[in-house]
Amino acid sequence: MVSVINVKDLAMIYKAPVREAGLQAALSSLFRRTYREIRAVQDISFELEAGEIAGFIGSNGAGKTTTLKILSGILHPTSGLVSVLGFTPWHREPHYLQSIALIRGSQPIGGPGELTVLDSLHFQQLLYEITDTAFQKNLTLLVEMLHLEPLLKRQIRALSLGERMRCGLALSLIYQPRILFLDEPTLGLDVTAVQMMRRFISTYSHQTGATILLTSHYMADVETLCKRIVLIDQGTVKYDGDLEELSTTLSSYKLLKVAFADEIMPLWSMYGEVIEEEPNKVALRVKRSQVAEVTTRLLTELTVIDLAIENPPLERVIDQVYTEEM
Ligand SMILES: Nc1ncnc2c1ncn2[C@@H]1O[C@H](COP(=O)(O)OP(=O)(O)OP(=O)(O)O)[C@@H](O)[C@H]1O
Repeated sequence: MVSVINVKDLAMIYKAPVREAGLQAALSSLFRRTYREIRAVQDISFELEAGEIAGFIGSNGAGKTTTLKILSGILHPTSGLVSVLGFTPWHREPHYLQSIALIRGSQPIGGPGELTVLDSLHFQQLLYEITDTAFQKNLTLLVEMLHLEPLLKRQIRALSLGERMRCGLALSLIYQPRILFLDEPTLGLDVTAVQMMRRFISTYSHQTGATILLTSHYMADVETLCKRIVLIDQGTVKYDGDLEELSTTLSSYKLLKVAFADEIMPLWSMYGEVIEEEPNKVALRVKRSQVAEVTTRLLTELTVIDLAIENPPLERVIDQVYTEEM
């Protein structure tokens, strides 16, 4: 497999001006400024292969946005090597900028409200020097994926927020970038829009072969879209690998969710630790090594209507990475 993103020993130190509160301090800071160093990214290395969708996750302030800004050429790092599609992002070569997109939030379409959506897309065509053939091809794909047909000739100011979001995606992707950096793509969206966004990201990657690095605080986004995760904490990589493997390695327990028809409840502690209990339903925490045996016992000793074996929630697994040594 070919790696399209290579990040090696990346570090970014911000210099942030500091001063005491009050007028006196404000005046003297005009003449003498003091700075504090903020090590946003300390030593990050990872690689991504063409076509991968990887989750780049970490708590607030971990350094995710800073890394994405460096990868998309907005920031020059303090040190380290980055190669994306063979380019050094902060050299900002036009060919590079035409091959990537950084989308922050859901990025609804903006600009003059009098323009129609198609006007805006044509403006983007000029800006990115897209040939008519490529424009038509990409537009057809995006119109189909984002159901844009009824919106193309509408004025931007007359669109609902959800519609502006779909058009904004089309605008960001009309030049068909090969690499997408998505920073919190589902932030602030309602339930339907979240589902739409997740479906779109997955379809877009399948149809175009784009490589996607996405950050999200919603673990459901990560679980739905990413097979691979890069987990960072305080500017350093804590885990890089298969998402499923992380759950298996870190969690020695599984959740058994059982629905049953029996009127008399058994002594659940004989099977596992009760996590949730409702009439005729129970969720049990069971050691991974005992799952097969407990499942067999449940099926023979109870009138089971439904039984599901699940991994513990991803939030809990990730939390364990932060609190325990890997
Ligand atoms: N322009 C800046 N000047 C100084 N410090 C900054 C600047 N931008 C970010 N930082 C600091 O760098 C650290 C990493 O910030 P960054 O935005 O990369 O984190 P993040 O992982 O994206 O966080 P979040 O999930 O909250 O968006 C934080 O401590 C932040 O305060």
